[in-house]
Amino acid sequence: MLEIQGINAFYGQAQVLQDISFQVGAGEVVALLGRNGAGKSTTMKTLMGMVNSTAGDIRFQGTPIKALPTHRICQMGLGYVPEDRRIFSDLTVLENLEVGKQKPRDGAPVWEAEKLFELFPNLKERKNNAGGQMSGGEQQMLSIARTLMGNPRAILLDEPSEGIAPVIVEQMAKTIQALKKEGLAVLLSEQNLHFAKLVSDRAVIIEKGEVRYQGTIRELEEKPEIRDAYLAV
Ligand SMILES: Nc1ncnc2c1ncn2[C@@H]1O[C@H](COP(=O)(O)OP(=O)(O)OP(=O)(O)O)[C@@H](O)[C@H]1O
Repeated sequence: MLEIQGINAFYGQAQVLQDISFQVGAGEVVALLGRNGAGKSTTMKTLMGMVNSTAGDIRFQGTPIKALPTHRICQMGLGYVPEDRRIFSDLTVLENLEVGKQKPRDGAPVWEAEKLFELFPNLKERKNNAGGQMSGGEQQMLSIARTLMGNPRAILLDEPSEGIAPVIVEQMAKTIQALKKEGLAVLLSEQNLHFAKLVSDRAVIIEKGEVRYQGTIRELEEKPEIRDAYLAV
C-alpha cells in the first residue's frame, strides 16, 4: 500500500532523514518508533509532501507520490493526523467532521458521522459541543474521526497516545484495531513501546534520522537491548 525507498530530508542545511526505507501493507499497523527528535514527524511530513525528499521514492498503491503536492496526496486517500491535532475549536464536533468529508473511494471503507460515533462514543455525546471545549484525548479522537471522513485507504497517526488519559488510550487502541479490521494501512509514531505493542504488527525504529531496526513487535519484545538503545523507557 505504502512503499518508502531511500528517502531523505533537510531543514535548511541540516539533514534530518537519511536513506529511510520501509513498507506498510493493507490491513497492517506499523509503528514508527524512536525518541524525541529521532525524525518520526519529519518522516510523516515527507510522506505527505510537506517536506521535500531529494532522494528515493515514495509509492502509494504503486503510484509515485513524492513529487505531488499535499492536497493531491490527501485526495488519493492517504490520511494524516498531525501531532498537534489542528481541530477547529470554534466549530462543533459535527462541523469539524463535515470539514473532513471527501467522496467515497473504491476499495476503502466509507465513513459517515453515525458510523464514526460507533467507534467514538464520546464524540456522539458531545456532537454539538465546540471542539475547543473537549479534552485533549477527545480532540485527538476528533482529529482522527475528521481524517476518516475523507475515506482514506491508509492513515498516518503522529503520536496518537501522547498526553491523553489512560482510559482514552485504551479506546484509541480499540479504534486502531477497528481500522485495521476495515483493511486500512496504519502508520503510527510513538516514543515508547507500550502503546505500540497493543496495536502494531511491525515496528520500524529510527534514531538520528536513520532506520536502526525493523521487525515484528513480537521480535522486538524479545530484544530488550534494542528497546533500551533506541526507545524512551
Ligand atoms: N521545522 C523545523 N526546522 C528545523 N529543524 C526541525 C524542524 N522540525 C524538526 N526539526 C528537527 O528535525 C529533527 C527531527 O524532528 P522530528 O520532529 O521529525 O522528530 P520526532 O521523532 O517526530 O520527535 P518528536 O517526538 O519531538 O515529534 C529534530 O532534530 C528536530 O529538532
